[in-house]
Amino acid sequence: MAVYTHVPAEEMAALLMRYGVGALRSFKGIAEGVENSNYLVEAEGGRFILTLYEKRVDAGDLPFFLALLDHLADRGLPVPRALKDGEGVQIQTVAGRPACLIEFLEGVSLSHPTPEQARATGQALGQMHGALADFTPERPNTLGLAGWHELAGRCGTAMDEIVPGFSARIAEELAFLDARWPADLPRSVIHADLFPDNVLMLGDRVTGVIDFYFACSEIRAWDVAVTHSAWGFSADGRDYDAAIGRALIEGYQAAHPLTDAERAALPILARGAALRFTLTRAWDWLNTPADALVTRKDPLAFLRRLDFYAQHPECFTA
Ligand SMILES: Nc1ncnc2c1ncn2[C@@H]1O[C@H](COP(=O)(O)OP(=O)(O)O)[C@@H](O)[C@H]1O
Ligand SMILES: N[C@@H](CCOP(=O)(O)O)C(=O)O
Repeated sequence: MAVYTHVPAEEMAALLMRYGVGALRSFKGIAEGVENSNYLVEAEGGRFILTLYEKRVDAGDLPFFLALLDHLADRGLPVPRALKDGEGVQIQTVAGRPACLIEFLEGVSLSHPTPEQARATGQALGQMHGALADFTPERPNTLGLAGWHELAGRCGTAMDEIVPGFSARIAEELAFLDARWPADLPRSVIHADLFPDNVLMLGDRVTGVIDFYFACSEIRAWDVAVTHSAWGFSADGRDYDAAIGRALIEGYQAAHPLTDAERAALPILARGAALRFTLTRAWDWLNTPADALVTRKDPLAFLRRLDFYAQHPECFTA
């Protein structure tokens, strides 16, 4: 459950008046998600998402995220824009938090995608990268190699309470990646969190790509590696599904071919992707209060992926 901030009905109704979308009919908190508070809002003039930004989203980054959504939507990508109120304002304050009223996109996020659905997602990611070639704003990745070191330091040996040997495995992996992290691959703004829950689909068609709040300037192919790590495994990270992994990369290549250097780097990039989610999940695991209305995500599900990528670099060529 991710509703951290309660919005009183009167405040919601007054907010909608500013947008000229008719009177409020109903609204309810959305259970999915972990970062922000999201409400599904029904007004006379349609259905919307109200997002209140919490935790990791810095309000100063919102103009970047909203410009990114507008850029992609202008180029026909299925991403939701933040609406402008009657005075042209996109970023509001609701219940004391920065907030945006966002277009509702149809579709469902999948728990057990098929290879065809993975192919369509890979293709959507490639189209997105193509559309971002002329997007000039930048945002540093606070969850890149330097950020992993910092986060690992903050987690410290408390990680060993999750599983013995955890902190040593992380230290070993950081040393491995420090020595091999590629320096000269093409860079771009990337989504950086394209998990199945951030892709809305109807059948085999991608109807929405959402949750751009980790988007940043990074090695472009790292986005492919992140998506591979998120889609290619059972939820607990124990089983790799080669058909899904292959379809995802093929779909991406059909829209935006990887260079030889990018392709060769995928095994290392994927280890970095698995490490990134292992660390953020470990931090949340150790620091989420027991009474928080959010389901913690299992760090071991990504530690297992990390071990898989370390043992099977050939999974990107097989
Ligand atoms: N634009 C949208 N259209 C339809 N549903 C959305 C939209 N944005 C968010 N949602 C719904 O809200 C859920 C949580 O949104 P998400 O952005 O992933 O939250 P968080 O940032 O907290 O992870 C999604 O899984 C989806 O069900
Ligand atoms: N995708 C990340 C956590 C971020 O959650 P999201 O709901 O905002 O995608 C993970 O699975 O660790």
